[in-house]
Amino acid sequence: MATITFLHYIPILFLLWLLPIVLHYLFRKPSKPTTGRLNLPPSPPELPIIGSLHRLSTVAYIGFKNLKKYGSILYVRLATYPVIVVNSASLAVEVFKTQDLNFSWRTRSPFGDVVLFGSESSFFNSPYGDYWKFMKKLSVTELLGAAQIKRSYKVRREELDRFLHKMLEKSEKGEVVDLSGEILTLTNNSTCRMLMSTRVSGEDNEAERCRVLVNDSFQLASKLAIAYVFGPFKNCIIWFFRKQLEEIPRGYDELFEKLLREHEERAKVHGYDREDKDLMDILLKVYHSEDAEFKITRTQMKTYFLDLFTGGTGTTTDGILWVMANLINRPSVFNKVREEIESVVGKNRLVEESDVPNLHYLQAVVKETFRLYPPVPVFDRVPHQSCKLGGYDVPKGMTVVLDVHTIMRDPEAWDNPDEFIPERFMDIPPNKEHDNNLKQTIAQNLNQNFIPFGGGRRMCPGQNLTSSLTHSSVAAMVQCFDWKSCGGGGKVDMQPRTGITLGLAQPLTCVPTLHFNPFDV
Ligand code: HEM
Repeated sequence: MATITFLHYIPILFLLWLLPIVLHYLFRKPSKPTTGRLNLPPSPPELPIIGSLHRLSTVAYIGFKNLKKYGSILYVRLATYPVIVVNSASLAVEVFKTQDLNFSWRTRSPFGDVVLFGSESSFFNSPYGDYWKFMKKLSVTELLGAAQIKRSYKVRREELDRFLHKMLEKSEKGEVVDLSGEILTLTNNSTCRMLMSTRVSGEDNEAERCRVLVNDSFQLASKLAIAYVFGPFKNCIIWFFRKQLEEIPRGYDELFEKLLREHEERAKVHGYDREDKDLMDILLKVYHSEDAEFKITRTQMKTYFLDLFTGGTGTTTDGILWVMANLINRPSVFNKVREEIESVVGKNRLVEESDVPNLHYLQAVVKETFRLYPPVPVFDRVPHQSCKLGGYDVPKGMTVVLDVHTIMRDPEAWDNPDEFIPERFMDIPPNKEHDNNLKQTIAQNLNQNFIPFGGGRRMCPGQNLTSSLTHSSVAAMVQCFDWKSCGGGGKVDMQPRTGITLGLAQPLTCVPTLHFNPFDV
């Protein structure tokens, strides 16, 4: 039998020494910042140690929604991490309009800080400074601007055709389609080709590796988010995942370096300004330019593409699926969308992106879906300076969580807020057709309370791209097929899945029946 020496007791002695410190830390009274005499927002009743962590359900938006009964602005302690939750439309307007500049910062996230290349190099997480301003201008004018979206139309159309051919095959055989998987492939492929001329799903191994890396990073980031709320143990938890934390950034780095090199090689022969240039060509041209207003680094370039890929594909997929789920569950709305398409487009050709401005009801259906089922149901902002919000003090640097899901169902901003009424985005009040001021006020109120893409200067720059993908794919699916859900009673199960983005919990499976074959005219 092994002899027990003093050395064996060292870990126990160490733990005994540590215990009082840990207990003191955990059981101290929940502390609100005490600098000066702060008038912080009210808090919901809290528990020792975890504060309000127990209130958060695994579906992020539900957790925050349940807080609404305690007030429209709250000071909430998630274990050691205090946040302010905003859940009224009028306070959101204050953040996005009145105090937009002060609220143009974000929390440093575990995703940017440790899973990727550091929050500083991420466009999404970067502080409001020269890098962000430069990239924002470039994103809006060139990378994700109207001209580039128009230029990349061919790519989206090819991917949509590929998708429709597959649906045709399925409908001929009467087979079940996993629409969730197929739409994910469609958005992934369209986005990846527009960004860097590579398809994610399918035969391309590199691109498939990118998808897997993104999946792995999201999983790791959600585990690390827990580490962040348990402050003093953060580094221990990070240490526990150290192997993945080395592998994931290295994987991204190798992948993007290879794609960048390939683009640079191609540019030596054909230049960056080709008609089929992608976002990587545009950014590389700026990177190599001597006269650029801001010198971006290679790491920033790589992180920017990751931001776009991670921020744009899952959200767009979820958005399209929520629209389809609502249409399948509401045959009268589905038929009205189809009638509109047929009256605008006729019955001889496939609906095009250029038809969308004339499809007002379709646009209203998409908006109403995004109002009720925002793919990003919560996001954060951080004030650069201490300020007042709703009459309460918000200390500088504190995370302010905007509960978009609750805000877009705020009864003070929306009539019958929980009901699906697309007409609210179209209707002019009866007998008031000529009152332009009233029309303008209604439109203004609708716009400022409609925030699935956020607001102010840090608003989502991918809105136009998402809009093109969503409207054209939904319109084509409605124009070409009838969809029978495989869910109970022929209805799509609208339960949301666990996580911080809002998507359907169950895959949307259905059987398509051909209504119009666009390839047979
Ligand atoms: C249905 C689809 C989408 C939704 C619901 C969505 C939603 C959002 C929201 C709520 C924000 C935070 C805005 C704020 O702080 O005010 C955001 C930011 C952002 N989104 Fe999107 N997004 C979508 C698609 C896309 C796409 C397609 C891209 C690009 C390909 C994209 C790229 C970004 C980026 C880069 C930011 C950070 C902007 C900044 O911090 O300045 N998003 N998005």
